This record gives sequence, C-alpha cells and structure tokens, in this order.
Amino acid sequence: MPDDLTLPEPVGSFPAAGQPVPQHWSRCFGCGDQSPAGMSMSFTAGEGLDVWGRLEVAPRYQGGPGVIHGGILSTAFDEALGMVCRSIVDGPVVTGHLEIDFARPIPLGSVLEFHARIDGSIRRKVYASAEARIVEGPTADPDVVVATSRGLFLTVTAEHFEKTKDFVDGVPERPFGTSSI
Ligand SMILES: CCCCCCCC/C=C\CCCCCCCC(=O)SCCNC(=O)CCNC(=O)[C@H](O)C(C)(C)COP(=O)(O)OP(=O)(O)OC[C@H]1O[C@@H](n2cnc3c(N)ncnc32)[C@H](O)[C@@H]1OP(=O)(O)O
Repeated sequence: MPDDLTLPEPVGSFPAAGQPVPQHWSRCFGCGDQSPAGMSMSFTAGEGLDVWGRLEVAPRYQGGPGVIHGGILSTAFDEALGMVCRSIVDGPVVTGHLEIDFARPIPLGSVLEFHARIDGSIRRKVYASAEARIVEGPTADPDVVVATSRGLFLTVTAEHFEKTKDFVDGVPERPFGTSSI
C-alpha cells in the first residue's frame, strides 16, 4: 500500500450509518436480487468509511466436506470491499487486486458478518480491507476473525462496461446506472 494515501470525505450518495447500502447492480452474483443462483449479500453503512455485510453460507457453497469454498469466500470479500468503495466514489469501481487470508474453517450453515473499510485512496486507486466473523451457526463466535482480506479497486467510467453490456443476461428491472447510487 502506498504511503501517500488520503482518506477522502464520504460522498453525499452514501447512506447514513445503519442504513442499507443498496445493491449496485441487480444481476450481480454477490448482491443482486435478480441473480437467483447468487449469494444475496446485504450491506449496511457503518459510522465512517465502512460497511457491514452479511452472507448466509448455503449448502451449495461447499468446497471441502462441510465447509465453505474458498472462492465463494473470496467473492464475498470482493463484494464487501467493492461496496465500501461507494463511501468515497460516486460511480463504478472494479477490482484490480484481491488477497485473502483464510484463518479458520467456516462450516455450512454459518452466517458470516463482514466489516470492510477504506484504508486510503490516491488518483483512481482505492485501497480497502475487511475481516469476517461467524455470528450465527454451529461455531459462531463474534470475537474470532475467521478470514481477512485486502483489495485494490480502480475507479472506471461507464465506458468500461461498453464492450460487455450486450452480454447482460435478460433485461434487468433496474439497469446499471439507475439501480442504486
Ligand atoms: C462486477 C462489476 C460490477 C461493477 C459495477 C460497479 C457499480 C457500483 C460501484 C461500486 C460497487 C462495486 C462492487 C463490485 C464488487 C465486485 C467487483 C468486481 O469483481 S469487478 C470484476 C473484476 N475486475 C475486473 O474485471 C477488472 C479487470 N481489469 C481492468 O479492467 C483493468 O486492469 C483496470 C480497470 C483494473 C485497470 O486498468 P486501467 O488501464 O484503467 O488503469 P491502469 O493505468 O492500468 O492502472 C491505474 C493505476 O492502478 C494500478 N493498478 C492497476 N491494476 C493493478 C494491480 N492489479 N495491482 C496493483 N496496481 C494496479 C496501476 O499501477 C496504476 O497506478 P498509478 O496510478 O500509476 O500509481
């Protein structure tokens, strides 16, 4: 992480603390309500440049016997880190780099709580980090961090999606750009 990062003020479009942070795109695998096979994650704005996220670990997310697949957990972190970027960016961002530390096994049936924050920003780069805890389920312990993540996100313009917009599956009820922010 560069040492010349700044911590910007929150953008006006970011919800007040405790309010839901809406899905960014209804077809998103992580948060969209028009993605039936998706993860249906939900998010709430924190007190500062942070968000809280929730994921129910469904049986179909299995990797090893009885535990969450690492790729699913990575996707959840990607979503949580991307969502917190909305606290300082009033427009789209995409993931440039994502790293995960898998600290404890996460059983199917768990409810995971994610806490993601902005670490800093410079030019188009936004650095964010997050941790996950099991808050419901067989091994729930809100004092234990079961995984952590750091990511680099880049702000992009709407043109970034110009080449792929024709591949959208079906007609979204709330097209990108009008669905949320
Ligand atoms: C599913 C997307 C939905 C988006 C909708 C958004 C709306 C709502 C908004 C917000 C909520 C978001 C919630 C989303 C959650 C899920 C997000 C995802 O999973 S996104 C899919 C995976 N990611 C990609 O598909 C990117 C593929 N990569 C690219 O398109 C390019 O590589 C891109 C845009 C990331 C950078 O390319 P360049 O040409 O625009 O920029 P250059 O000039 O190369 O880099 C700019 C700076 O960034 C650094 N940089 C770029 N990539 C880096 C990397 N991998 N590692 C380190 N630095 C990197 C460079 O060194 C440069 O730094 P210097 O300013 O010079 O200091």
